[in-house]
Amino acid sequence: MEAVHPSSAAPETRVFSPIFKYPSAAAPLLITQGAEALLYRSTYLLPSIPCALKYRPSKPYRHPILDVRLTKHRILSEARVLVKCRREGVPVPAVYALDEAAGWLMIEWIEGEVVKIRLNEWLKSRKEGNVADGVDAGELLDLMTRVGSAVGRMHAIGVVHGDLTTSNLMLCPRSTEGVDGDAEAPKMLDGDIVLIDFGLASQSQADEDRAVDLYVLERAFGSTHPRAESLFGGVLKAYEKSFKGAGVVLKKLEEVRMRGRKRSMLG
Ligand SMILES: Nc1ncnc2c1ncn2[C@@H]1O[C@H](COP(=O)(O)OP(=O)(O)OP(=O)(O)O)[C@@H](O)[C@H]1O
Repeated sequence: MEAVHPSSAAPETRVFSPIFKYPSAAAPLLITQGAEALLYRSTYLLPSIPCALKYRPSKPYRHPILDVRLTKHRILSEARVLVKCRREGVPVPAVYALDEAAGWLMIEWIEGEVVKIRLNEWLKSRKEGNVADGVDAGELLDLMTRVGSAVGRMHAIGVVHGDLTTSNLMLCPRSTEGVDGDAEAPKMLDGDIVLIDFGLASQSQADEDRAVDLYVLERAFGSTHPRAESLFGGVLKAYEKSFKGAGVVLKKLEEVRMRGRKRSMLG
């Protein structure tokens, strides 16, 4: 992949922090460009410490004062939520540095792949119909359980994600250090769940907000992986065990589903 300096990738002239000119910093490499942010891979302080650099360029269609205010707010709010999650043991990337006025946030680089891609690869590698039972279902159910407890841990500390899709869950391979050569090869769905993209996250204890997070995730599983939808119950089962108020949230989820169905019937 070609290395692109952030300032050359966006049609505007924000000044980047000197941290990018530090001799050990690798030139930021553009990984993805979303609607709101550009995601680069770089290094933090030492060449051996990879990091993700999330840059929110200014939007020419927004009023300049409002644009700066909004960008600052998003960066600070994402960083605050990440720090809170990290402090309370919710699996998210660590925050390394930020400059809200310049529009960037630098966080820990998470090795691995997003669940959406990994799950699609896995489903493709299996024949139609195999997923609902047997060993295959076991592997998928195991993944669902890990997803359910990670989401439950996040909700338990009073954070709602706001955009909980399978693209915002990463599967990070577990370290194989200390495992001898004869050990079983890691399975495609193995790994630790790490939650990413807290750009729309907020601090909330409301059952409604939590239920909407679950509903969005359920829809994401259903729309991208119809064969995985039937196993979504595995997510909810693990979620239910993850904190005291989870049962109430699951009740609320039923209401949210009903509303969703009504809305799609009305078009
Ligand atoms: N910490 C990270 N480590 C490795 N890859 C990451 C990391 N954060 C994001 N990515 C990759 O970059 C992609 C986009 O990141 P992210 O979802 O945070 O940005 P976005 O959707 O453009 O932002 P937003 O929705 O806040 O505007 C992810 O799908 C993932 O592939």
